[in-house]
Amino acid sequence: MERVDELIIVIGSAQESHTLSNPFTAGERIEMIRRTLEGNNIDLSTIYFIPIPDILMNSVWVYHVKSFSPNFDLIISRNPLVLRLFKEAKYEILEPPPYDRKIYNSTYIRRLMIENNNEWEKLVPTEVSNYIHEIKGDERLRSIAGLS
Ligand SMILES: Nc1ncnc2c1ncn2[C@@H]1O[C@H](COP(=O)(O)OP(=O)(O)OP(=O)(O)O)[C@@H](O)[C@H]1O
Ligand SMILES: NC(=O)c1ccc[n+]([C@@H]2O[C@H](COP(=O)(O)O)[C@@H](O)[C@H]2O)c1
Repeated sequence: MERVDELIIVIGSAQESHTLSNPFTAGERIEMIRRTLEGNNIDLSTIYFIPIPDILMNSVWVYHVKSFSPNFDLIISRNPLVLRLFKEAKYEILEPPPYDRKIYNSTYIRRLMIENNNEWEKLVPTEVSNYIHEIKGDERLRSIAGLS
């Protein structure tokens, strides 16, 4: 928000939920991010959330994103495929540095949840752990994994 006037947060793979890699619906993911921003007193009036389902053709994904989103001129991401596709489409890119990626890593956090190890709670914002408990998201993940 220090660098941009308005921020569009794209919720990717929006069609997915209740899977091991994407246990939460796009709406639940929006709720997590909104609550975290609100909890950190970040003004939400210039932040938009756009859920975007995946498509089978990477070569036209940038156009797909554009068709769901208000206009934008800077891409902020660390996902290699996202960076590649937007670079090819000549967009300006901002790649934030990794922050202790060994533990702040979704695959690791989901594994802790599946193992019923409460250490995951320390790796997400308090607003997110509270919300996941509220919707029994950790139980959902264990049941998808066939463990409860
Ligand atoms: N600690 C971090 N520092 C910087 N960027 C991060 C960090 N954690 C995640 N990211 C970036 O945020 C995005 C989401 O990462 P995240 O680990 O949540 O899920 P993911 O890339 O879908 O991986 P996974 O396959 O583990 O779910 C990625 O583009 C990633 O590079
Ligand atoms: N062909 C496609 O649908 C396509 C291409 C590139 C990225 N994506 C999506 O962009 C998102 C990138 O997410 P992360 O930044 O969390 O890694 C993912 O949801 C991914 O599925 C989709």
